[in-house]
Amino acid sequence: MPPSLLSVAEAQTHLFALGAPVPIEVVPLRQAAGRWSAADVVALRTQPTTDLSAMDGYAVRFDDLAGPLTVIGESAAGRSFALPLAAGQAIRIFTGAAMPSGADSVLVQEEAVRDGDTVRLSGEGPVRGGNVRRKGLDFGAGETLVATGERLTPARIALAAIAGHGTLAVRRRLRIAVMASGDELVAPGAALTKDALPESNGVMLAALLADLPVEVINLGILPDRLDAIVAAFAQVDADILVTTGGASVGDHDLIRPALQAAGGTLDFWRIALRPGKPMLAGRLRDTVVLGLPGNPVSAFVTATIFLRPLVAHLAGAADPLPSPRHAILGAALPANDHRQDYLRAATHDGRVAPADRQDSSMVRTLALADCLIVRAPHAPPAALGDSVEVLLLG
Ligand SMILES: Nc1nc2c(c(=O)[nH]1)N[C@H]1C(S)=C(S)[C@@H](COP(=O)(O)OP(=O)(O)OC[C@H]3O[C@@H](n4cnc5c(N)ncnc54)[C@H](O)[C@@H]3O)O[C@H]1N2
Ligand code: MOO
Repeated sequence: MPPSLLSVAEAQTHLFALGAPVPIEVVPLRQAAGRWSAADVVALRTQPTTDLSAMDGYAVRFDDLAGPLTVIGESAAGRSFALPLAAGQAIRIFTGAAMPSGADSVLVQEEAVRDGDTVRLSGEGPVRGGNVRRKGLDFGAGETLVATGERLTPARIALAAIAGHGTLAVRRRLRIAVMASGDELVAPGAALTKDALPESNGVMLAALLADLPVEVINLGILPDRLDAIVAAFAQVDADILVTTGGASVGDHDLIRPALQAAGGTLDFWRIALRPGKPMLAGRLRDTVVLGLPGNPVSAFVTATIFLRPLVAHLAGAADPLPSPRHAILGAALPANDHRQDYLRAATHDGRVAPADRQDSSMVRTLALADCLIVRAPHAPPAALGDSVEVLLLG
């Protein structure tokens, strides 16, 4: 590998070192979804707090099932029956209601015949202890349910609620400024001249960030002029500044010089990666700067493997990197060179095959892909039917 190129893993390590997780705030559960927990979520209660019926029917003593049984009261969810059950007695009970003391099983109503205050078994009946949810079945008070740094998924939000929490400690939302650069670019949908190109990276990045706890600040399109880019950099007030375009070596590639002219520092530039080699990263005051290449697919891939993980890292994720999966190849692959490759691929009949052309300008091929095949530097040829690493695309 040419010595100036960082590996993808090295670049991720450098990037994470550029910023620490943002401050913690305590928010209501409804605002915590999709963030990362900033503290261990410990159960404040036992669930269930007592033995509960899992079915509508009759709470009974298993040894009395032969019956007939006298129904002496009712236990509903939220209105339990206070008295203990004596021999030969049953209690009408509903799903989620507390079991009366003395009862050990629930006879479902479909297997019972009721006649006034008497109930009789008409089917097979429960096993001993059947249809009862034991105290602490789900969790006990004091147990850690979500560890610091885990994502607050919908299920974990529900878990926190049922464990007694109304609020959770999370990292505050990140502010992410996004800026495109290039004289050829015009806003999507705007009138086009002969040399113009619709700007697609800004909306793509906003969509890629939509499920993350961020506020996206759209700085629009900047011309290929150093003074304009430096002036825009001077105004930035964000945790992350993402630029696209102007990252390479051409005369109009101005992001690196602009970063330095604005008083920022460059940490690294160029990665052994395809697509996305010219990506750069640095700092500008309190802002982490990520300069993505302009080619739309290069911007997409670098946003997937650097920007999203950076957001997760600054938002307090314990495990910020995307999780690769394994897939079976539906086509042979040649040996790889020194750059880690991310091939747009689609799944057919359970097998993944890369698109024939991997030009980093081709957005339609990206839209047709459902995963990226990850090829390590110098990977040997792979045969049809081999297992490969993939990143699934949403
Ligand atoms: N002599 C060399 N030339 C290039 C190299 C190199 O190493 N030596 N690297 C190539 C690679 S790899 C990439 S990737 C590109 C990326 O360069 P830039 O980041 O400077 O991107 P631009 O030149 O500004 O644009 C590239 C391409 O993408 C279009 N573009 C830019 N921004 C957007 C946007 N927001 N929405 C849609 N399309 C955009 C732009 O019009 C260009 O066609 O450099 C290679 N060159
Ligand atoms: O790396 Mo560039 O991103 O190959 O097109």
